[in-house]
Amino acid sequence: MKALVVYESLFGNTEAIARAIADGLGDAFEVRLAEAREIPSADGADLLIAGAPTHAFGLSRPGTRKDAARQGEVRPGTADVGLREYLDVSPALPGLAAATFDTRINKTFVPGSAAHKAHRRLRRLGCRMVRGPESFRVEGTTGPLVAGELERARNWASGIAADWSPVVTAEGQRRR
Ligand SMILES: Cc1cc2nc3c(=O)[nH]c(=O)nc-3n(C[C@H](O)[C@H](O)[C@H](O)COP(=O)(O)O)c2cc1C
Repeated sequence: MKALVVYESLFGNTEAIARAIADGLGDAFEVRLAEAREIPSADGADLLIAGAPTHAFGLSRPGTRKDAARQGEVRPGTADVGLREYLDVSPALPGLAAATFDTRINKTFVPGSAAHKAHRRLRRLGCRMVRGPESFRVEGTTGPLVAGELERARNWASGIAADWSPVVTAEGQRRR
């Protein structure tokens, strides 16, 4: 089984979550971890997991990424292409199992989520969403992650992998 974990991350928090998710998928999957700006192809993948930081209540735009660079040191190469642009150029993905996540500020009453937006976009591309959008929390704009979020991400991914356990048919063949 193959999984593609694609992410965008300005300050590194979403990347850390993406790595924990890749880890949590465990031995069940051969995992490719790639940045959205690489425009990785989902061809041949059985599972797509996409994540991004929440910017201005949704997916980042060139303007919000510029804003991020004014607020702290951003990772190189992140200015032009984020998850929004990746999804803009994605082909249809009929039937592909998928789930989305984001990082966002740890405040109860801040609305909006990049994961929700990405979830809707992937559904429109034909994906079969295997989880609702999931958010992981940061303490402030540049981080750090709230304590325990890496473990929660690993467990979230393990849960997805566990649902995947192949069913053994009477003929002894594995099927989904
Ligand atoms: C321009 C900008 C807009 C943001 N807007 C929101 C927002 O609407 N809601 C929120 O929860 N966090 C918001 N944040 C905080 C980001 O979610 C936070 O920077 C991100 O989770 C860090 O992830 P990263 O290290 O992967 O970039 C914003 C950050 C920036 C730079």
